[in-house]
Amino acid sequence: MRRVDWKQLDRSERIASLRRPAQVMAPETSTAVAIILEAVRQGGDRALRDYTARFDKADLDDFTVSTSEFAVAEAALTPALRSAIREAAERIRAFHEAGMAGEFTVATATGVNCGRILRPIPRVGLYVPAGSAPLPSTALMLGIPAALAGCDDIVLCTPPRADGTADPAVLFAARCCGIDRVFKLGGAQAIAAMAFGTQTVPRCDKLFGPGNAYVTEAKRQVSMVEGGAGIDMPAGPSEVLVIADAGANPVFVAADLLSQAEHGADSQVVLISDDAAMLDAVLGEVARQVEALPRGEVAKQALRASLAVRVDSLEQAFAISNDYAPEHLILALRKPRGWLPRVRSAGSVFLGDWAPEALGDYCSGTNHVLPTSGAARWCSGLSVASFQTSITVQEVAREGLAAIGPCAVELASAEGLDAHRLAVQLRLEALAA
Ligand SMILES: NC(=O)c1ccc[n+]([C@@H]2O[C@H](COP(=O)([O-])OP(=O)(O)OC[C@H]3O[C@@H](n4cnc5c(N)ncnc54)[C@H](O)[C@@H]3O)[C@@H](O)[C@H]2O)c1
Ligand SMILES: N[C@H](CO)Cc1c[nH]c[nH+]1
Ligand SMILES: [Zn+2]
Repeated sequence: MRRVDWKQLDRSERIASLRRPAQVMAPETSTAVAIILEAVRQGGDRALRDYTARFDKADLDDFTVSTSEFAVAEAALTPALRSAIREAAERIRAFHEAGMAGEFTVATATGVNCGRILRPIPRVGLYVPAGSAPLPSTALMLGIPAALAGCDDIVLCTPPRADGTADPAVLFAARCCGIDRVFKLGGAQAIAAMAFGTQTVPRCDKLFGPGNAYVTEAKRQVSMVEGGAGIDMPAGPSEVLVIADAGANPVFVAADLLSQAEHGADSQVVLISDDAAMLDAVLGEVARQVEALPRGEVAKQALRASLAVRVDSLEQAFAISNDYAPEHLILALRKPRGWLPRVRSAGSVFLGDWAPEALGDYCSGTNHVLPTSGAARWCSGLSVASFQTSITVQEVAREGLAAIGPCAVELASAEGLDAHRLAVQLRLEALAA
């Protein structure tokens, strides 16, 4: 991790120091993804087979996960893992159910009732990463809100292993959410298949889920072309920002930083402290703990593009964090809730020494599909609402039109839109007759 003193950096150095690694490699990724999307759009299943052989080293005639594959997968898991997946699912369901938006109606004038109704998005496509580590928890984070929203068709893609099978825990988690349309497809080709449809994979209205830079870029591109699909958010390489004061536990903080660094070489972790001794202690711990990690080499690559920042005050730490808009924000502070009002932009916040980010990844109940690359400035993590459309409804009685019609007539006249004015005026005249 590069160590910097914030007050020694000029404006451009500050911006450069906090640039995400995935953003730096964007142009090449973008071109590679555009080629894959077009090939799948034109070639359908044939192109999927070619890319699956090339990127996932799996030769597959049929990408569909069969009923017997689900059964084999369930049997392959230990009872402890099956029950952990079920336990996490229960808590995630409880949290998402509690946060469901409701329908409402309000009288905005006498005789004018305006309301909101909610409808599930009919066909949704979920992407569960499995490139460097299969993520069954992500199947729960996507599948549970989709099921609570009541989506008619839920399709799930996850990369195959080289032997042509899908990760058994991902399949079991999908089944726990009631999902049985699973395809063994990964990367940009999976996103293309769900956005455009192929002979095997149905076309979906909206795509959800995290992934590496290829997946994230593919989602961005399909959301912008005619005949593509809507997307949830840019949920790319994981990141965490920790604000630690002098009283934080350096062993815990280092473990939290490494827990996101181990996701991928393009992950980024940031530590900010107003205490120089704390920065030293955490960096020492990171160097020690990383050596014992099975994914230590991946984490070390991520650490190269990561930063430890010395600030003069915790207020300055929050200003940096709000500009960076991290996916995860850990407040390793004394009385952390007191600092919460300072948080303006973050995907999910973890308060205090006993809330490791890994709990949010798995089983506290909140969703771990969160905006990355600074997108937390303008969008939020997944929820049931992400799988619904909200439709507004207005019901206007005769006295309602009489009450608010003149307002519309005035505004239509000001805009010079005479047909608008007449649509209201003619009714007002009919009422007066
Ligand atoms: N933001 C979030 O909410 C969130 C949640 C979970 C995971 N994540 C992130 O998801 C990512 C998962 O990435 P992953 O790589 O492990 O799995 P992945 O499933 O996203 O990607 C694997 C796929 O990438 C494709 N690919 C690999 N190399 C390629 C190349 N050179 N050209 C074209 N395509 C290529 C392959 O098709 C492969 O199937 C991690 O970066 C992790 O940090 C983010
Ligand atoms: N930290 C990742 C992005 O929020 C999610 C995850 C899944 N498994 C472990 N971690
Ligand atoms: Zn994680």
